Amino acid sequence: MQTPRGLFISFEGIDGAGKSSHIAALADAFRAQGRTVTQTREPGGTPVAERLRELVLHEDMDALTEALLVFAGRRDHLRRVIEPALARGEVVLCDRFTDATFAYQGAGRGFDTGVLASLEQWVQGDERQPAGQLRQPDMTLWFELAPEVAAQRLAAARAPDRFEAEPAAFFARVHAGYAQRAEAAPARFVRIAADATRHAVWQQITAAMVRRGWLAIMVAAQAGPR
Ligand SMILES: Nc1ncnc2c1ncn2[C@@H]1O[C@H](COP(=O)(O)OP(=O)(O)OP(=O)(O)O)[C@@H](O)[C@H]1O
Ligand SMILES: Cc1cn([C@H]2C[C@H](O)[C@@H](COP(=O)(O)O)O2)c(=O)[nH]c1=O
Repeated sequence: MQTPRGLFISFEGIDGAGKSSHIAALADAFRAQGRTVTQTREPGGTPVAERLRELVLHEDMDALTEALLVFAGRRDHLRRVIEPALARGEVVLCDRFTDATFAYQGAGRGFDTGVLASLEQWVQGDERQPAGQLRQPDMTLWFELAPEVAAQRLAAARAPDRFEAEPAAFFARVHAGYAQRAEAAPARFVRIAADATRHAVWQQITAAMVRRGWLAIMVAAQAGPR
């Protein structure tokens, strides 16, 4: 049997936008269709990158240090998990990728996006990519939610990490950073109106998958967040 083409789908949004339960549901839907799914996250996804995640989420550091650590983790994650899974024809569902670095370290912290673009070239543009191309997701689902609504959801959910403890103004900048990334890559980004019921959010996600021919309508209709 022919190996299916690997699919790389990332999920983005400010903290509390509601990505997590939908990633698990989408993984189930792809599996129901016979695909092998690698469900992963950033920062993290490998033993090395998970250790870096602990540092980034809980230790005090400046924006350059944050950027270097998230890109170091990404490099390991790409080499050990994402690229091999795509080469095997799997579906890779990744909770955040490089758009988060531009949104959080770039727009949120005000760090130089030119430096981030250089790091992106080093990490995502190695010998395995066609000349001049960077590894990027095939699709990025951007869960768009007003920062104040996300803050209310998070307040009820868990103790905040370093990012979640940031003030509303930080998340307004992160939100604007995502909007800029979406505008720059309209073919890759799909905006998900996340201020809706879980069911309505799920319908937007599956509609995007069906439009691309990645998910059958029947499978999409039968699956959903638990
Ligand atoms: N559509 C929704 N309506 C209301 N509450 C929701 C909705 N989706 C998720 N939530 C709740 O909001 C909180 C944050 O959701 P979740 O953890 O899925 O967000 P997230 O985007 O994965 O956040 P983070 O990136 O910070 O991990 C949870 O308590 C979750 O139950
Ligand atoms: C990839 C990436 C992530 N971050 C931030 C964004 C979030 O606040 C945390 C991850 O927490 P989550 O609950 O798993 O969403 O890390 C970042 O600042 N830069 C990045 O590149």
